[in-house]
Amino acid sequence: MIVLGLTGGIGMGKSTVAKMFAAHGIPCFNADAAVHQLQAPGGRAIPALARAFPGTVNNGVLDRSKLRALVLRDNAAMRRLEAIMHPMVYREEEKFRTAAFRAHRRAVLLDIPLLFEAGGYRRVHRTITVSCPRDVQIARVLKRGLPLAQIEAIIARQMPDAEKRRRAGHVIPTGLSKFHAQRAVRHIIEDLRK
Ligand SMILES: CC(C)(COP(=O)(O)OP(=O)(O)OC[C@H]1O[C@@H](n2cnc3c(N)ncnc32)[C@H](O)[C@@H]1O)[C@@H](O)C(=O)NCCC(=O)NCCS
Ligand SMILES: Nc1ncnc2c1ncn2[C@@H]1O[C@H](COP(=O)(O)OP(=O)(O)OP(=O)(O)O)[C@@H](O)[C@H]1O
Repeated sequence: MIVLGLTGGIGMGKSTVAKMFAAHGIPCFNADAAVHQLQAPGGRAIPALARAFPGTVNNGVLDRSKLRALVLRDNAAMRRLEAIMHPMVYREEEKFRTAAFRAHRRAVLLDIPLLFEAGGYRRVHRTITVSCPRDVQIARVLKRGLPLAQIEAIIARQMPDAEKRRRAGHVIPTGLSKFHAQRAVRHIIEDLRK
């Protein structure tokens, strides 16, 4: 089973491109979605978050925007949050890989924002990054309602786009039309078949 690792800066189009791979029959594990599930009411991360970040969990419900604001102004707090979340996300990834292997999948995709930063690149056969100009990236994330200062703080915590492009085995342009991205996805899949 070939394991593809997909990454890219916030809002650069990972989820959109992951859906393009899914349309070709390549199932996708989404690390952000795993984080959301683990942090949802009743989720496995809730007790640890309530202990580590008092006041962010009320009646078993995590206030995500409160936690986001807190960790974005305090590096040590972000490291504590990552230390709680990353092993849990890794466990979910393992479950996904095992299920895909048992289902005789030929290829799977792992969509991981911190693929290079957190070492996930070592667990995949090929690395792919989506990439678009910074102004396009910021405009897309602003549309979701995230304040500019928080967007810039998140971008500052991530590996620069140029470095991701240098390190990745494949680069998918997402600043142009979706047609361009779809074509790049097709090329990667054709390359896998060789
Ligand atoms: C900070 C939190 C609470 C913000 O939640 P929110 O719903 O606003 O954002 P969401 O989880 O959907 O993430 C959106 C994007 O932010 C970026 N991002 C998230 N966490 C991080 C991080 N630790 N470092 C850099 N960028 C990050 C990614 O590009 C991600 O795609 C949440 O992202 C979180 O718990 N992060 C820590 C876990 C983590 O490292 N996740 C990244 C993938 S494993
Ligand atoms: N050519 C393109 N390729 C990919 N996305 C595009 C393209 N053109 C426009 N978009 C849009 O850009 C936005 C990218 O959002 P998407 O959720 O896919 O990014 P993401 O990298 O998964 O974000 P996050 O880091 O927050 O998880 C979507 O609204 C998508 O429709």
